[in-house]
Amino acid sequence: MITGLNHLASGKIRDLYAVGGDLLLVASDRISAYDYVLESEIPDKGRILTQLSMWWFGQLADLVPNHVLTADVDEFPAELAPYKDELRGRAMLCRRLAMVPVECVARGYLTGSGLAEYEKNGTANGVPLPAGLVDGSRLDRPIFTPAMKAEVGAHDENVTFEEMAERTGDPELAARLKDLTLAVYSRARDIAEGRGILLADTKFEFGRLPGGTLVLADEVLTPDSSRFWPADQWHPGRAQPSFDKQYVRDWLTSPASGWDPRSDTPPPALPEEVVQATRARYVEAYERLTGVKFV
Ligand SMILES: Nc1ncnc(-c2cnn(Cc3cccc(F)c3)c2)c1Cl
Repeated sequence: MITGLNHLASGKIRDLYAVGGDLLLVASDRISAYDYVLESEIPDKGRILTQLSMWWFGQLADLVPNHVLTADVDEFPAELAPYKDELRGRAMLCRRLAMVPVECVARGYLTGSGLAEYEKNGTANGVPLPAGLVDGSRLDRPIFTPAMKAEVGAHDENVTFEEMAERTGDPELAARLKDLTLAVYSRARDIAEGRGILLADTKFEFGRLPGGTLVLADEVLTPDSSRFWPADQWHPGRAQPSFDKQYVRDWLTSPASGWDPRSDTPPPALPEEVVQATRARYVEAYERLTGVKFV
């Protein structure tokens, strides 16, 4: 948290500030696991994920405009000068949008809440899926599984496309969000698969400019907004290892941590070697996807 800036909102990992008529989206080095924000931070995580978002925005610019004005601290307004070093690489100055109150989720693989509904009803957000799918199954055609944002601390509520159209009161917008979400995700899934990373699913947020133009907002296609799986360890029929969070999960669920995920106690701090190994995974994901060395 940066005192002295006009703080608007905080998520588990990121903070939002008002700067003039624009917004500053700042990514911390915090990491969450088992629905807890851990006390241990991962050095440079916020910078790596911000730079990854910026790279994706560039890869997707022909499909959809985005909300970013700049992520270069030297181009930030003068009032941010005192915070330059703290913000360098981890902040995006963005246009303030009228946000669409829907989490636009695309799934290219079945897992998590999508799998749970499928196992019960053979559907995902009310849409029938082929029979015989298991945890981690690849969906030939990615699916749009929107959710309505939940209160702090609760999980988003999956809704059918029809419910979303009704609750936003704008069926035409709902249809555009579905098409855009699936087109952007499909492009990203193809790019990532070619570089050994499976983007199992992702969550987009959209907003509208004063003129009504629909714009891709928030962060995009990071390991915090998406499930990243290493392609060479993909085995449908079981839980897939997380590209970035598996070391943390394994240590926290090992006897070494002395912690029980079923207890209501917060997880203990991570050993330095788990912190460093996790940092290395963020660096590896960034470098594999962008082809650029993280500095
Ligand atoms: N360009 C925009 N215009 C208007 N609103 C937003 C906006 C609002 N909320 N969020 C999600 C969020 C919540 C907490 C901390 C975060 F860093 C981000 C994004 C954006 Cl990105």
